[in-house]
Amino acid sequence: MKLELVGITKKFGSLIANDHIDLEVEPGQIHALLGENGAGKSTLMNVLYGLYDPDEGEIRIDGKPVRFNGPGDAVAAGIGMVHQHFMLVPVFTVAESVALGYEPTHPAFGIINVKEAHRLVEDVSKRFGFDLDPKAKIEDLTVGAQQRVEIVKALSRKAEVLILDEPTAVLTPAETDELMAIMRELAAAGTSIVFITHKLREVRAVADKITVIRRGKVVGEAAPDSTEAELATMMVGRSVMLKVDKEPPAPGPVTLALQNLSYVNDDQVTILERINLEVQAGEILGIAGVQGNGQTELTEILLGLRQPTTGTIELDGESIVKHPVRRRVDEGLGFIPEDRIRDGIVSKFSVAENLVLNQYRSSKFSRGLSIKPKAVLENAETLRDEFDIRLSDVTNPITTLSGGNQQKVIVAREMSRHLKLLVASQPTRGVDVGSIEFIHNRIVKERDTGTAVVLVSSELDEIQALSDRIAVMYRGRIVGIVPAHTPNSVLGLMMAGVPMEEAMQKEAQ
Ligand SMILES: Nc1ncnc2c1ncn2[C@@H]1O[C@H](COP(=O)(O)OP(=O)(O)OP(=O)(O)O)[C@@H](O)[C@H]1O
Repeated sequence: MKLELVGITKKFGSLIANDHIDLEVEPGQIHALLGENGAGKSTLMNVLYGLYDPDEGEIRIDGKPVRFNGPGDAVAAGIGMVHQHFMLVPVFTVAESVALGYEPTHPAFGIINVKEAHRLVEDVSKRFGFDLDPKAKIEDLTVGAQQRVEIVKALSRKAEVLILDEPTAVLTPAETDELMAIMRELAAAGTSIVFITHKLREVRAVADKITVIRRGKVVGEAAPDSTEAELATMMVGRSVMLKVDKEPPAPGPVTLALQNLSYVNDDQVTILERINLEVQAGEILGIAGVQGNGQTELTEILLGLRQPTTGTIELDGESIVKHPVRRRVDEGLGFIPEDRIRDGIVSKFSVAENLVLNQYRSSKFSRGLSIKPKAVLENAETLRDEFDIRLSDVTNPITTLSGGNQQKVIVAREMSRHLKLLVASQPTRGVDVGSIEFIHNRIVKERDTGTAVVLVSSELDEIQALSDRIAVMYRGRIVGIVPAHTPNSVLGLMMAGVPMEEAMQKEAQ
């Protein structure tokens, strides 16, 4: 099916999120939408999926105008969307989830039974190379597999156009490769895909056509064989440094020391095993590893969201293991969480309020029990300008910001005060290339003022670009700590559990 968006305009108050956007998607095409944070990509997709009514413009399918009064209409017209935050029920099986995917309230669908869904999952898995067991429980699946369930759900509703809004943000590199292979298979079978991502190498790897949006307008089309630098320039409107420029570190005394730290979860599974780590003031320690090897729990233990089962945590020589989160924050710990919606923001608060969550009790922002509104507002406006947070008004709810701009709010808040220790987990997730450059430079600057930085990232490029030393985690243990210039191949072997010496020997052969 051929899809056309013609002159789509969508306003939020005085903000024009989409300004007369034209977009054509041919059958079987992988069409990448590229644009900075807040450019209007998600808004456009929400219009296409019937979630927003456009103020102007129309959607055409095979040349005929259509009107969607909600996602049910879009689905009936053959449009499917896989959201970043899946809405699957943990205790259901894969087949049950797919069966549930039908919208029984809509006349276009009957409810299919679980048996049919079971067959469908098997068929789709075989046809497109999905690795999905219809009987598996959702809660036992990796994020990548859960995403495949969402894709099967969309296909089971006969989607001919599939919208993937930043599908790789939550995937491991291996899962990303699998998803890209699946996208190619789907496109070869005639499904069109609208693909949103900030990762330029993915765009280069799969896109047949690339449309670039800036501040709500289409600025042009980029050739699929454009270099990353060319794509970045077109997106941001200036040239972007894709490499981090930094001086060698000047490490000071040990800021963070972990000794024999172990963590056994409620199901008696050992998640962290005898972690010993030291991070000095003025250095960035990167933690590399395939997601799910204990990194998340480690960062949560550092902040105080979880208690270790055994072991000690010292900050500047003082044990903080018994200190609650609030106290650790007051003691100079900054935290950029991997799950920004759950741990990073308070959804019902404004942008300005979210920007002082870690400091609202300080005399700068409050007097006794009352907040100083002017100071909170001024702080927000300063950080907005400094961190280039794109928004219309700092008093608006944080949920009206685009995903990448919400991330920038968290980064700005955590870096707006003097820190002893910064724990940054996936700090540039969902952030555009221009802002990645900025955030990377800020992290280096933070280091250079003497902060100890623990960086967790599933992007090996990011770990290598920023770290002074790299600790590799595998199944809850530190496999080894290596210098930043360690080759990718050695890191890759260590991430698969190969001990450091052995990995280095293999590399030397
Ligand atoms: N419900 C809303 N109310 C007010 N403004 C909104 C709302 N939703 C989006 N916006 C604004 O519309 C603009 C476009 O946002 P959108 O989410 O479409 O950007 P995006 O290109 O998807 O960005 P990102 O790459 O960060 O996800 C932003 O300025 C955003 O703040």
